[in-house]
Amino acid sequence: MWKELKDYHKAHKKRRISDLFETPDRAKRFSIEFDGLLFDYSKTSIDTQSLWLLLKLVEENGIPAKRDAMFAGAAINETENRSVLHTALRNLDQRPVMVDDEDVMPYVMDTLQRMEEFAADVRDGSFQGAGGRITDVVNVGIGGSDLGPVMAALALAPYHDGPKCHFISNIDAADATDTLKGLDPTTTLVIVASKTFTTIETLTNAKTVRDWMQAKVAQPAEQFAALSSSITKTAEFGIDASRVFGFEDWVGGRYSVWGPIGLSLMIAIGPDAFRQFLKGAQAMDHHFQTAQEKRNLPIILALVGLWNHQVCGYPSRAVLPYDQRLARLPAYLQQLEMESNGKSVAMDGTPVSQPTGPIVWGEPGTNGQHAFYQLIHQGTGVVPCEFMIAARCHEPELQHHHDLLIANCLAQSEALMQGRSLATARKMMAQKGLDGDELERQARHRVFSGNRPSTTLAYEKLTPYVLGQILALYEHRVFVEGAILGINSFDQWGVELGKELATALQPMVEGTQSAAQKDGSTQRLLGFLTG
Ligand SMILES: O=P(O)(O)OC[C@H]1O[C@H](O)[C@H](O)[C@@H](O)[C@@H]1O
Repeated sequence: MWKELKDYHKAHKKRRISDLFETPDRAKRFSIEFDGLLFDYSKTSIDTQSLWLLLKLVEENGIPAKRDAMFAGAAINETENRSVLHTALRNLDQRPVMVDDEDVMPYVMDTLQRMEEFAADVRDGSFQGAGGRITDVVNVGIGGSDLGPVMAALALAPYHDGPKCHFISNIDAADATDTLKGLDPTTTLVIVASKTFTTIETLTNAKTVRDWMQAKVAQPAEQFAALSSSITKTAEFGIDASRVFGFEDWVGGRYSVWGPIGLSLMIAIGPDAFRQFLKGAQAMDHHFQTAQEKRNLPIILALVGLWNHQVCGYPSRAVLPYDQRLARLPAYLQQLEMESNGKSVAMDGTPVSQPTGPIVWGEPGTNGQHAFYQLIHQGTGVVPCEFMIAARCHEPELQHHHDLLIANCLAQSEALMQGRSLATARKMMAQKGLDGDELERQARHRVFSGNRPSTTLAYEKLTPYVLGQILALYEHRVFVEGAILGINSFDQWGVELGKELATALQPMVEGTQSAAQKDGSTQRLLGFLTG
C-alpha cells in the first residue's frame, strides 16, 4: 500500500490544499467530533482517495486485532516480553485484565485507593512533616517519571488546591539547587519516582535532597515516598513500604502518568480531579476500541502523521498548543513519540522498509509566532503543524485575551494553507509606491508559498478530563503508527549505549582512570573539561 500511497501523492503533488475545499462539505468530512473534541484535518492534502488508501494500511496491518491484543494484556512488547497495559490504570470500570492468567485490576485499584488515601492525608494535614503540615512536594524523577507530572501539573494549574509541586530531574546540580532554594525541609514531602529505581540521575538527586533535609529533620526518611516497580530497591533506600506505591513492568515509563507516577499531580489537584483525568483517558480508550476506523480519532491522527512523514516525506512535525498551560506538552510528546517510534528495525529484527517516527518539536502559540514561525511559513522545508486550542479559557474576566488567542491560532493555519501569491505581493508593493526591479525584489520576499498542511484539535476547556483525553489520544496515535510500521513502540534500547558509556567515563572524569583508549575528540574534550 505504501507504493500506491506514494504514487498517488506524486501524481497530485501540484494540487493545492485550498482547492480541495471545492468539495463543499470537506471541513465536515475531514474532521471528527467526539466527546467535546473537534479534530480538523481538512487543511492537509489528504483527500477521499488517499484516506481510503491510508485506511487500507490499517486493515492490511491488522490494527484492530493488534489494538485488542494490547488491551487484553498480550505481551506485545516482544523485545522485553512484556504486556503493555497503561490502559489498565484508567480502567475504572474494573473490567478484568489478565496477565499470566491473573486479573491485574484488583492490584491497580488497590494502589489507586492507597494513593488517594495518602494524597488526602497530605492535603488535609493528617500526614505531617517535622515542621507541620506539608506545604511543598518535590518529585525527583526523570524521563517518564518526570515529564508526565510536570506537564500535567502545569496544564491543570487552575485546579491546584493542595501543596505546591516542584520537580527535580536533571543530574546537573543546578536543578536540585534552584528547586530547593526557598523550600522548608521540615514541611516538604519528597517523592522519589523511578520505575526501575536504578536511574543514576534520580538516585543521585534523591540522596542530595535527603542530605538537604537531614540538616533540619531528624528522620528525613519519614518525609519520603517512592513510586517504583522495585519494592526491594525502595526499601534499600530506606523508604517505608507504607509510602511506596508500586506498579508493574507492563506500564512503560512514558505511559506511566496514570498510576503512581501521577502522585504529585494527585496531591496538587486532589483525588477527585485526578479521577476525572483518568476518566477522560478511559473515554478515549473506549472510543479507540469501538469507533469505526474512519471516525476513530487516534487512527486518523496516526494516518495524518504517516501521510505527512512517510508518504509526503516531511521530516518533522510541530506541536503548537495555543494554550500556555500546555507549554510542556511538546516535551512530553517528544518522549512519548520519539522514544516509542524512533526505531530502525522491525519487530523481527530486520531493517524497516519505511522511515519511522518523525522529529517532534514545538512551543505554545502565540510565542512561537514571534520566534520560529518564519521558517514554518517561508522556509524551504515543510513542517506539518498540529495546532491545539480551547473554546473557553479559565479566565472569563480576560476573555479578550482568549479571543485574540483563537484569532491567532486560526490565522496561522489559514496562512499556512492559503499563503500569499506573487501577484498579491506585487500589488502590495505597488500600493507602497514601488515600481520596476525594486518592486519585484521586495515583492518576492513577501510571497508565502502556502499549501502547508496543519491539523487543529479544538476542545471545550483544558480540564483534567480533557487533558486525559488528549494524552490518551496521542498514546494511541503512537501505537497505531508503530503497529503500521511494524516496529516495537514499547522498548527503548536506544538510550542504553549512552548510559553505559557515561558509567565508563565517570572514572576518567574523576581522574582515577586513564582515557588513553578513547577517541581523540573525547580525549581532548576531557582534557579541557577536567584539566
Ligand atoms: O523511571 P526510571 O526507571 O527512573 O526511568 C526513567 C527514564 O529512563 C530511561 O532512560 C528511559 O529511556 C525512560 O523511558 C525512562 O522513563
